[in-house]
Amino acid sequence: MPSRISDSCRPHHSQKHFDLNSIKELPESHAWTSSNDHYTQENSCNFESIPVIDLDNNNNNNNNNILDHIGHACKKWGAFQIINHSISEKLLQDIEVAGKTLFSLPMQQKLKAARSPDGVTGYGAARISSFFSKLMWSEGFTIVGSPIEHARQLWPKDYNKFCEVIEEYEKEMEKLAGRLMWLILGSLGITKDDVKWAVGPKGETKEGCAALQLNSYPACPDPGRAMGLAAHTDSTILTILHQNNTSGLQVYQEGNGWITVPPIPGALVVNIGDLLHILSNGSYPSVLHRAVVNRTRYRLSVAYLYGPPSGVRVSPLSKLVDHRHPPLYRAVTWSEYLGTKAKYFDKALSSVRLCVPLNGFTDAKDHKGVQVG
Ligand SMILES: C=C1C[C@]23C[C@H]1CC[C@H]2[C@@]12CCC[C@@](C)(C(=O)O1)[C@H]2[C@@H]3C(=O)O
Ligand SMILES: O=C(O)CCC(=O)C(=O)O
Ligand SMILES: [Fe+2]
Repeated sequence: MPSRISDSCRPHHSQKHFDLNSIKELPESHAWTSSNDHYTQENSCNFESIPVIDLDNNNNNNNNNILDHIGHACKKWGAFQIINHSISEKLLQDIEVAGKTLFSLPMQQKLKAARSPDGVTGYGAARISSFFSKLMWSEGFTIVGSPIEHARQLWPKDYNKFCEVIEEYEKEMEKLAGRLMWLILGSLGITKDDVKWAVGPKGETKEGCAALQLNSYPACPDPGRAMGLAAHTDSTILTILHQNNTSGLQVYQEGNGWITVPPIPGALVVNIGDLLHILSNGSYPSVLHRAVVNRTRYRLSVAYLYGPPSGVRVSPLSKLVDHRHPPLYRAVTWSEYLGTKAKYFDKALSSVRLCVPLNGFTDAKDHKGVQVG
């Protein structure tokens, strides 16, 4: 059994590296129309989108109000946007510049930091690519902890600025992710006393494990037939996503289909991941989401994928379990679950499921009609 998040991904299929910026016509390899990929581009743009929540207490009537708001967003959408989150505009700008600088390097330079076949960190296609017969219109770069090793490969003399920005971003996101986790759990009536693994000896939130994923989506000559990042749920507790001011992120909502999450300058998107779905014993669904591309604009996103401390076994919180609500999932560590995701992808949650709930609720991804590719 893998013990760290870096041990938990299986080798993905070898792939030619396309320089998407220079392609003038969509190659067959990237054309997502074939029926075997269950591809759908419909977008219900007339529906309301995910709620925007103000994290500044002074702008809300009282703290409970935030919790109600968050609880409602988690139940209904599995996602929300946040404003007044205390991440400075400067840092958001800096990380965008760092990402753009990285992805605009020549391909042979980026490949020096290529993710190894069984590794987690480095440059390459999204890890879930191996589950699809078509390639995605995106490039990714994954960082876990210090970026210095890969940064040295990319800029042998000049890697300091990149590392400084990444480390600052990771530090600030870690704090924000902890705060969001307690707010979300608070909306379920859970306090620090109920989650021993998340609290240190002085009552402080224990540092979780995390990965930072930079995603680059070049403008695409045929966006209607391409896919930036195929539909998936994140294998996290929660994910904090920064998108530049170009839309592309969509969330799936039962009954309404794919809904665009409009970029709001300075706002961040919060996604509920599979591990929170497990912790909440199925109350809060992990959100199915994807990124589409467009003809004219370059899009960049930065995802902070937040999980529990390494080795911690996550299971439905005992306060949420009783004879009417039996535990729906077995305990898993983050690295074990990442291994499960790498093997079963959209069936990963079901594969750790213990029983079918009494109210007949099923995993979002098991609903008929939801197409994950
Ligand atoms: C900590 C994580 C979470 C990972 C795997 C590992 C590092 C990279 C993450 C992503 C980022 C892009 C979507 C995803 C689906 C993918 O392909 O790579 C994510 C995956 C997951 O959430 O399962
Ligand atoms: O680019 C986006 O908006 C989505 C990125 C994403 O879902 C991820 O990195 O997990
Ligand atoms: Fe995601």
